[in-house]
Amino acid sequence: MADEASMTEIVPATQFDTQSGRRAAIEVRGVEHFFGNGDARKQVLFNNNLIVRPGEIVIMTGQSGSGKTTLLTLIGTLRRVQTGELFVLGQGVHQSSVAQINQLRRRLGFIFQAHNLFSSLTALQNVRMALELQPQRRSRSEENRRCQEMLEAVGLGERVHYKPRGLSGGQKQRVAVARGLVHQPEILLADEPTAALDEESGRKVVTLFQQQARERGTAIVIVTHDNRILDVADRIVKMDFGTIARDTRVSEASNIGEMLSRCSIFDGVTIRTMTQLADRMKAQPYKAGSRIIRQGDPGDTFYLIRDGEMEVRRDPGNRLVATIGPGDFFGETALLTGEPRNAHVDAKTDGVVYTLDAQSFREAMGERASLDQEVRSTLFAN
Ligand SMILES: Nc1ncnc2c1ncn2[C@@H]1O[C@H](COP(=O)(O)OP(=O)(O)OP(=O)(O)O)[C@@H](O)[C@H]1O
Repeated sequence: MADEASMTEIVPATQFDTQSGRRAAIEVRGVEHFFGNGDARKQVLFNNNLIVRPGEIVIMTGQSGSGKTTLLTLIGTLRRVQTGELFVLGQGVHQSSVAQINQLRRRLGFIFQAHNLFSSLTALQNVRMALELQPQRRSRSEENRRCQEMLEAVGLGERVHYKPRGLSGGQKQRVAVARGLVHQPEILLADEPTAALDEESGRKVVTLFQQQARERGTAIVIVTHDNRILDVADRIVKMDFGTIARDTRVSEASNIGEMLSRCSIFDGVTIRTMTQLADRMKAQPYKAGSRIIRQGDPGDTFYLIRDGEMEVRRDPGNRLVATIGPGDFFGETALLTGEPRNAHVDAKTDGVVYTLDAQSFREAMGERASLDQEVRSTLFAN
């Protein structure tokens, strides 16, 4: 499980997790998966690592066949873990008995593509199924009230007594959504939950997800190709050929983008390059009192302060030259001139800096220079 030690780890900036000390609802470690036997044995998941915290909404995207559903069903304990470790609500699923897994499964909610509704039951009875599996039951009228409310929340208040054959594809999907949420699961796993829905119904569903995440701390993983719902994601995870190729914390990525766009040194750099820079940046936490750069050392990194205060000092005398804070950057002079660092920078408080390697920094500067040149020659030609 994530612990204090990870606070000092250097991680890709767009994955920086301010809550890394908190427990995880889902933790996937080195998970791989194979289908088939003998010559037909095929590996479909390769070394996957993922942490989802309570209250987080993670959207998983990727090409068809990249392994999203396989990973989702592993997390949902619907497949056995073959290689690696998987912790769900703190329980090591890779080492649990069938009985333990069955108990755990009641605390999860599933919304899968094949709705699996019982054709002989009404919408309300189908939703009730999720409550009937719970160890602690409520009175029948209380349970019915909850099911009714949930069906109303997905816009099916008028259809509670319909059987699946009287419902459209999208309506059946919404029954499945209500059934996945009615028992207030601690984790919700949804595979294309909005695929068959129009804009308005899809929005209703994801709003409900958001409510569940914010109010109850439900950790939600959604596999989807539907880019209309990307705005609800706290994180976007992209799978490529069986591996998590990108894992981006949306608020962090936009925070970096915004900070970079306010750095005068990147004036004239395109948004595209800015996004690439954000991708290449790392986040590094610092303790108060530590020296981040030392005067006289060679410079190989550019720094942008995410939080905390830093003091710039110069020898001789370790003289205080400036105090800098969030949004300020340093380290660029040595990278631009090739000269050693011309000052010390010390952390005055605990904080976090985003760092960028010299090559990426120089590439961005090169773009700025060529843009500047282009502007000049255009002006000249006119
Ligand atoms: N039961 C199975 N037996 C054999 N191969 C399987 C099985 N289920 C999935 N696969 C294969 O595993 C790979 C990953 O499939 P998976 O369904 O996880 O991908 P996906 O990213 O969810 O795709 P999609 O977006 O099309 O749903 C694919 O190559 C698929 O053909």
